[in-house]
Amino acid sequence: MSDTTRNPSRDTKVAVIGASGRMGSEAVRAVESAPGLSLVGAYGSGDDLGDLGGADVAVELTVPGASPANVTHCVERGIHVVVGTTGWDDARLETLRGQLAEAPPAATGAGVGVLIAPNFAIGALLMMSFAAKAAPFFESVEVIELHHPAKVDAPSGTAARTAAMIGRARSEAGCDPVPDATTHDPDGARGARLDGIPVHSVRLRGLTAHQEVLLGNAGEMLTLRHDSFDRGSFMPGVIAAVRAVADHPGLTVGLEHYLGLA
Ligand SMILES: NC(=O)C1=CN([C@@H]2O[C@H](COP(=O)(O)OP(=O)(O)OC[C@H]3O[C@@H](n4cnc5c(N)ncnc54)[C@H](OP(=O)(O)O)[C@@H]3O)[C@@H](O)[C@H]2O)C=CC1
Ligand SMILES: O=C(O)C1=N[C@H](C(=O)O)C[C@H](O)C1
Repeated sequence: MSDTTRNPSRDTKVAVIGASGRMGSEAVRAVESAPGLSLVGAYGSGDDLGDLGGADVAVELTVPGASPANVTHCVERGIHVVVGTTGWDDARLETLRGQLAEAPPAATGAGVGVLIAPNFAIGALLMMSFAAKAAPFFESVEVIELHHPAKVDAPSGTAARTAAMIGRARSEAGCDPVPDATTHDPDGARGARLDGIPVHSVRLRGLTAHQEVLLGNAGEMLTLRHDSFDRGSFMPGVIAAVRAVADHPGLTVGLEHYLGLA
């Protein structure tokens, strides 16, 4: 049960970490205009997080190098966290699971909830889900992610998650590895391999966040494409996650689990 459900007269108090960044500044505006939510703190890289202004929920939108320590800070204080920052690999997730098992309860008395959401856009979640569903029916699958050139991590968190979902679906269906005769690729032109799936990263001025999944069989190709043209596309998902995170104690990876899309 979320704080607002327990006491409908009281707003959920929200802090944003990374508040002056491209996503963080958008999240600050979204929280400020969302009914039932109150912004109680906005933090940047030089700031002491302290008790996060008494927040019930923190939204974490920083950089891969800073995110785990910020999340630990919140978890140790019983504050739920919605994490949009990418770069969370299996080792970091495992450490976080251990921290959650040791964490004090949130103010509601229930366990602390942390959501790691590689993408908050509803269309991106659907694209990933469709890709996983389609992947066992095709011999070849490749992921191309395209982003603005200020992005610091490659491949994108969305592409990594898509490859993991596709890889799992193909392995459960007993698919062969994707065919590829390449024996000479000194410059890495075939991209990265994540869960057996080639992933290619494009950084291009003018872009925001985009991804294509190419699926091929003899004589046919299916292309799944999602485009975030501006960061407003992520905000309904951020707000939905803030409202739901207290109802999901422990670690959840992927907003689709809150929305009934998994
Ligand atoms: N899940 C999703 O749907 C989406 C996720 N993202 C991810 O969100 C993250 C942020 O992206 P974006 O906003 O474009 O990046 P920006 O570089 O614009 O913003 C990052 C912000 O983090 C701040 N920061 C850095 N270190 C710390 C720290 N230790 N504590 C607090 N704040 C810190 C920076 O502050 P300063 O400038 O002072 O250094 C900066 O304002 C990335 O990992 C990106 O991949 C992006 C879009 C959508
Ligand atoms: O840095 C970005 O901009 C984005 N990051 C996320 C990712 O790495 O997948 C989500 C979205 O693609 C935008």
